[in-house]
Amino acid sequence: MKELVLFTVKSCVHTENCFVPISEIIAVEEREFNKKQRNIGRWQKMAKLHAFTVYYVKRARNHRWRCSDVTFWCVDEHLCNQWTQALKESLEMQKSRPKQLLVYINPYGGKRQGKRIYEQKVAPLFNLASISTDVVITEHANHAKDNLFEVNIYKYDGVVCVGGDGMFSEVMHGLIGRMQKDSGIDQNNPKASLVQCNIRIGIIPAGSTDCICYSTVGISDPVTSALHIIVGDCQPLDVSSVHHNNTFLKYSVSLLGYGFYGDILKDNSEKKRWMGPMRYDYSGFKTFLSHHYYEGTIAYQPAKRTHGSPRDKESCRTGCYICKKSEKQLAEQTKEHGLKHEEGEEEWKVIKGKFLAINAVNMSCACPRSPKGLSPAAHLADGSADLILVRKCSRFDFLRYLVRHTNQDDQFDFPFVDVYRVKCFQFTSKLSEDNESNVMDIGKKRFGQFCRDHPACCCNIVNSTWNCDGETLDSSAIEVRVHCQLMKLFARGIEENCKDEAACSQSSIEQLL
Ligand SMILES: CCCCCCCCCCCCC/C=C/[C@@H](O)[C@H](COP(=O)(O)O)NC(=O)CCCCCCCCCCCCCCC
Ligand SMILES: Nc1ncnc2c1ncn2[C@@H]1O[C@H](COP(=O)(O)OP(=O)(O)O)[C@@H](O)[C@H]1O
Ligand SMILES: [Ca+2]
Repeated sequence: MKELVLFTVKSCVHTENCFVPISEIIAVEEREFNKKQRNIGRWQKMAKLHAFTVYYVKRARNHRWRCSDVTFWCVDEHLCNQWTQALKESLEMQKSRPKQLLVYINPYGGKRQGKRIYEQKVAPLFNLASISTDVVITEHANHAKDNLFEVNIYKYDGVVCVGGDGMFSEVMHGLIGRMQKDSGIDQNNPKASLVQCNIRIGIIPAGSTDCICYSTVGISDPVTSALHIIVGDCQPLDVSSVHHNNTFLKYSVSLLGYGFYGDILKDNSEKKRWMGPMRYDYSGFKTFLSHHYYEGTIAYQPAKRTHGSPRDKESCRTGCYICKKSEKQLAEQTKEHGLKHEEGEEEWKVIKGKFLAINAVNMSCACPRSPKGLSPAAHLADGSADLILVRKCSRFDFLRYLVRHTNQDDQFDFPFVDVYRVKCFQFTSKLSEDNESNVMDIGKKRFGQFCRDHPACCCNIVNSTWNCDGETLDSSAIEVRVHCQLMKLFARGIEENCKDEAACSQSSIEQLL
């Protein structure tokens, strides 16, 4: 044993420190050496060499994780075996690690690289970590979602989706929907207490926006995400349910946007998919120029039990205490009320107005286009959403607002922007508040027609649509409720940047035995 420790220390001096917590070891492999290696340099006097390689997570720049390795050599076969055995046993004890995964690949997402990314970057790492997989390459939209209602999901430790936010949304709908079906819960009831989904989802980013991956890991990088899956990370996530007239429409985890982001998506028909991720910039530019605003009413219940505010300077990070507090509250609530949801007759606030954008976000929505996101202080798992109201303003002011998503300035510091932390809200457009016959008449007219009284005023006599995690909703009048920590991801939230890599580790290989 001593001998090996000595070698380790030597390697520390000559190469680099190698302190790795067991939780960040990917795999341990015995190594064999051919005759040539045995007879070179200072090893030539030794009769036979035994060695093992430890593959581990190495932190690189900007929250990237990479697979690195270090090989330990020794002459004593028994000692070498003892080490490998001990390390393998320690890995076996990491109970949160997945052993069997169900993988869905969208071959048409983003730049159409999903299959290649999985085969070249992810599958070899899963193999190394001895994770067995069942892989489904989707053939059409909703393939993954429908499949999740058919397969025996309970034999898997997790489901992996290779694609963008739309693909993640599909898998999430499949899993949450399946859980409710198996528990006899009616998703059409907006007040139903939904059953938490404990089968974690892993996202291998291969889409256009990849906001869910970026906001939960800190980077859109397939290798980093694969490593978070392998080490068995777990990040709970709030999910919003969206209903219309007691009919379930969709769940949302990232952006639920009316007006600007709804119109971007509407313009962004499947015909533009050939443009890849660029299609959003093109449609974004067009939508910005059209500058439509929409009239409507929002009623919301403030999130009184959560501890933060959307104007906080601190963001949600790994081990976030605000999300931990919500987790505790949720556990207490479930204990006290069983599965019954505590509705509470809290006050509703009502806001009427003309809006360029209404955005409700369950997370920051950070993505490569906007590294701090739509609401930089939003929390992944606090049981609330941030409701951002951008009122009618000039094109120039709206541009200033947009630009602040890309720099350090506060995007909420404008008189025409309001932000609230909410647990539920309802929206009705002015149009649907008007009488039915009127709505029918207008409905027959072409989308995009301007107000007849003021042709140049940019107010639109038709509704916008809701963009729900990249999917268009059929109804503009909606009822939204945040379900605290309804599902879990293979992630750990964004880690605080730590300059000293060694300081990030909690224990060392040497301390093991
Ligand atoms: C002037 C530059 C302004 C840049 C403002 C960037 C704000 C970006 C915030 C993005 C939030 C994204 C939230 C996530 C949404 C996704 O769920 C969802 C689905 O993703 P998927 O296709 O990967 O499945 N993605 C989307 O709905 C796409 C949102 C796209 C936002 C692009 C916005 C570009 C705006 C460009 C405006 C240009 C004005 C130029 C004026 C001279
Ligand atoms: N094989 C397929 N063919 C066509 N559409 C698919 C397929 N697999 C998944 N989809 C759908 O494609 C949509 C977009 O996928 P996504 O992976 O999010 O890419 P992007 O980020 O480029 O939008 C998803 O809503 C999903 O339902
Ligand atoms: Ca939240």
